[in-house]
Formats: sequence, structure tokens, C-alpha cells
Amino acid sequence: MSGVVCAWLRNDLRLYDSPVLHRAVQLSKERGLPTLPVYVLDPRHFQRTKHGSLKTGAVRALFLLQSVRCLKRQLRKLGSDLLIAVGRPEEVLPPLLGNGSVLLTQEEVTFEELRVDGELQQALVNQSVQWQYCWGSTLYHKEDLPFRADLKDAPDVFTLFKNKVEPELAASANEVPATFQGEKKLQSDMNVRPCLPEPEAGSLPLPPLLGKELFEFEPSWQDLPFQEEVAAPTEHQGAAMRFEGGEEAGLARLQHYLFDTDLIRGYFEVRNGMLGPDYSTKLAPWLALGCVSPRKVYEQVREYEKARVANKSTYWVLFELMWRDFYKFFAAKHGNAIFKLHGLTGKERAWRPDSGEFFRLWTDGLTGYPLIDANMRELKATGFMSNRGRQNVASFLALDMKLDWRRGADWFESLLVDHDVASNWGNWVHAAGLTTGRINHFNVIKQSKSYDKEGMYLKHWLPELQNVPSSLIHEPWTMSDEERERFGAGEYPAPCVDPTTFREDANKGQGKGPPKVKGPPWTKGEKASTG
Ligand SMILES: Cc1cc2nc3c(=O)[nH]c(=O)nc-3n(C[C@H](O)[C@H](O)[C@H](O)COP(=O)(O)OP(=O)(O)OC[C@H]3O[C@@H](n4cnc5c(N)ncnc54)[C@H](O)[C@@H]3O)c2cc1C
Repeated sequence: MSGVVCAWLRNDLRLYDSPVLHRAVQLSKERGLPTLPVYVLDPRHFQRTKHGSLKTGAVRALFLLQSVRCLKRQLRKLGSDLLIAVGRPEEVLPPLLGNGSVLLTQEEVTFEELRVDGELQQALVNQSVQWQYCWGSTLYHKEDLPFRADLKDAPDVFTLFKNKVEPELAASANEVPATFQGEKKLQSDMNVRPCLPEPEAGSLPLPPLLGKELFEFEPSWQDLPFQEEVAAPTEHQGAAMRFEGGEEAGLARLQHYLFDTDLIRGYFEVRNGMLGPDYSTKLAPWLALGCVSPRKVYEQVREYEKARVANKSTYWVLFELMWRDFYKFFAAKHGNAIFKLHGLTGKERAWRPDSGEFFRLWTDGLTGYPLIDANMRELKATGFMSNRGRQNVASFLALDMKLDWRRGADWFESLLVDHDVASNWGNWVHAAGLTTGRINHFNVIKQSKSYDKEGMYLKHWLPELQNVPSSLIHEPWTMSDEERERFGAGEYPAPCVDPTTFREDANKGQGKGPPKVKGPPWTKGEKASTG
């Protein structure tokens, strides 16, 4: 086997603004080596986790499959191809890399990814293969951050992080910079590096001696290395939207949200919605798998601002991308702490012991709290949930049900079509109040009334509450027996956590610890555990 420039693609399944492919083109020219783009379907990603979930659930698996197939099609159009293999990278890749090869891959920061890198490096130890990382998953390049290389001085609070990385736009906490007030044109920039061009046709030549049959494999659902029978997901009629994997569909959504519909113009006002495709960008799944880069989103938002309008909403989409960066760098800084029961604090807290029944109320949307149940049923049926929903269900699980928050994060990891390790586990450890930041303990009844006043979202997902008037739908336990019968709500469950803990005065403001919780009958007599 002769030397190649191997582009081992992982969460960067795109052509445009791809540091790995860009570098592959450069190195191929410089060293006169052919290129070998590869994607590896690792069976470990399709196993059950220690909490019992499929690590990659069906919805995300399908999105991944579509994304990989799309990239293969795109590379073929450039006269190249994508070698898709099933197996462990540390077993699949070494035989493909002759002496003098270079292995390029996007740098990841979390435990499992780093462990695989370590194992692959170990497997390559007797081969003369050069390993090069490319940074490519964030809006800001790691090297451009105003922090030490090990990020030890990066703030753990988002606003402080944002104000440091975005100094020229920094206004006071969570406010929109003056340049964006009103409908003014943009006046400032954010030090984001420009996007890299798409590789040109012919710039990623394949190794001439590598058997053509290696490239014939185009996986279908049956080829995904699940260790059990898993049915391909079917489309749900009530889903917020249909997510199709791949760069083409991701760029189409971006175009739709910006230039085709001007939806971005009103993002700020509707971003806390929960129903339908339009209240937010819905770009997260493509960002998570790197089908679209955050810099591409930034580039297009800037184009939109120049052509149409720069306002609070256009700024706020970029602001959200900074949240995404924040969690990536937070994960890089804190390593395994984001996966630990006690999080960053290391402090013990009483977690409710549970053999599974109480947790199932949450996963199945049977807690008796309509806001929680509607969101959890949406997640289970479609693989998506709004940010408002995620904040509430996470707070409810960790601070009201007092269940080990990692089971919630694990459930999200399995089901979310947009699962991203840093964003998911980072948001969860924050929601559980286990970082140095303040605790956002949500009053889920108040949230339900504020963000779904008429109960439209609740009715969309909870057939039992279809006919309940909006004055009662947020607190169905307040209905009399006669009302429950009249409105056909008899099947809706009783609340699993005492509703009096959500009295307005019991839970005012943020930053308070979790309220006392009355357990359901089956937890009586069990002692709280501190994990
Ligand atoms: C408990 C919990 C778990 C989450 N898990 C994930 C996850 O696995 N993957 C994921 O991409 N997001 C996660 N989020 C963040 C956020 O809820 C989603 O990014 C968002 O709902 C996706 O919808 P959207 O693309 O329409 O977002 P928009 O509102 O349109 O925001 C634009 C983009 O900004 C980024 N973003 C927005 N809010 C956040 C945030 N709080 N943290 C990180 N990035 C953000 C996302 O990339 C998003 O696509 C989680 C939030 C919570 C509270």
C-alpha cells in the first residue's frame, strides 16, 4: 500500500468550509500524494449505553446515513469518492495507510472521541504515518480565542465568555450591541475567519491502485451496525419539520430561513416558540454533524444583513452560535467533569433512587405536567424538541424529579436528531445546577402559561387534553372530576411531583436550589441516594 493523504471525516460531513478537505487538497499537491476520503461507521456508536438507551437512536441514525450518502455523491461529482467502512477506526484505517501517509481529521475534544484517537494512534505506531488535526467545528477558531491554549482561563459563564471573544460588540450582559438596535446596517465585525472554498473538481485524486470495489459500498439502513433489530423511523405527521441529512439539505434550510422567507428577520421575537418549523432556524442537526459549518451560517447572515437588514434578530442567531462555541470550549476545558454526576462542583446532592418507573414517566411524557409531557412526547415521536422545551424538561428531571441528570442527557443523546456531545452534556450539567454558574430552576407551570398561553402546543401533543379550555390546561389537576369527564381528560395522569412546590412565591427568581419533592407512592420508604 502506498502513501495517501487520508481525510478521515467524522462530524464534518461537508465540502464547503471543510478544513480537513481543504488541507487534503493542499497536501496532495505539495507531496504529490493521492487522497483518500473515508467515513467509518463505528459499531460502538450503535450499542446500548450503560443507561439502556441506543447510543444512536433511529432518527439520528437515519440523518447520519443520509448525510454520509450525500457526501459520497458530492465527492463523486468532483471526480473523487468517499470510502465508507463499517468497523472500528483503529482496525479499519491502518491497512489503508501506506508508509508516508498523512492522516487528517477534525479535532474533537470529548472523552470517547479522544479515546478512539488514542487507540488509532497506538495502532499506527509501527507505520510511518503523520497525524494532523484540523480545527473546524466552531465559529471562532480555537487559536483565535483570547485564552490560554489549554483554556484553563476561559470563563465558565456564558456572558463572560461572549464578552471576551466578541469584545468589539460586547454590550452589557445578554444585551444586543448598540450597532444592532433598530434596523441599522452592520458596523462591526466579530473576528470570524472566512470560510474555506469547496475543493475543485479533480483536486482530490483517488489512489490509483486501490480496488474500485472498495468504493462501491453505499450503506443502506440494514448496513448500520446496530446489534439488535432497529426499525427505520417513519415520518411523524405532527413533527416540527422533516430533517434530511446532508450538506445540500442543510444549505437549503439556511437559504430558506434567510433569503427565501426572511424568517430570520423576526427570530428574536419568536425564538421561544415550541410549535412548527418557523420559530427557530432548525439548523442544529446539520451543525451537529458538520453538514453546514457555523462559519457558513455566519457568512450567510452577514450577506443577508448587507442585502436586507441587520437587526436584533440577525444578531441573535449569531449570539446562539456563540452559545454553541461556549459549550464546545467548556467541554474542552473541563474534560470528563461534564459527564460526572456531581458535574463541576463535585458536591454531593440527594438524588432520588429509582428502579426505572419514575424515569419512564418522564421519557414517556406521563409526568402529569402538560408542558413536560408534550415536549417529551414530541422528542420521542420526532427526535426534536425546542430550546424552551429542553430547558424545562431538563430542569424538571434534575431539580424537581431529582433523578440522576445523566440519564436525561443519555436519553437526549439517543433521541435528538441534533445531538452534539458538548452542547448536550454541557447544557445538561448546567440545567442540573452542577456548574459554577447560577441554577436556572424553572417553574414549569409558569413557563407553560407564558410560552403556550392558549395551550396550542400542549394540545398538539396531548390528545387527552384536546378539549380542555386554556384556563385549565396548564394545571389539569385543578379540574373537578366532573370537568375531567366533560373535557375527556380522564386518562391524563396525576402530577408525579407535588404541584404546590411550584407556587409562585416558592420558586421566584432563579438561583434557588431544588424544592422539596413529594415522591409518588412507589418511592415511599426508599432512601435518597447521593449517587
Ligand atoms: C438540556 C439541553 C440539551 C441540549 N442538547 C443539544 C444538543 O445535543 N445539540 C444541540 O445542537 N443543541 C442542544 N441544545 C441547545 C438548543 O436547545 C438547540 O441547539 C436548539 O434547540 C436547536 O434548534 P435550532 O437549531 O432551531 O436553534 P436556534 O434557536 O435556531 O439556534 C441556532 C443555533 O444556535 C445553537 N444553539 C442555540 N442554543 C444553544 C444552546 N443553548 N447551546 C448550544 N448551542 C445552541 C445551535 O447550534 C442552533 O442550531 C440543548 C439545550 C438544552 C437545554
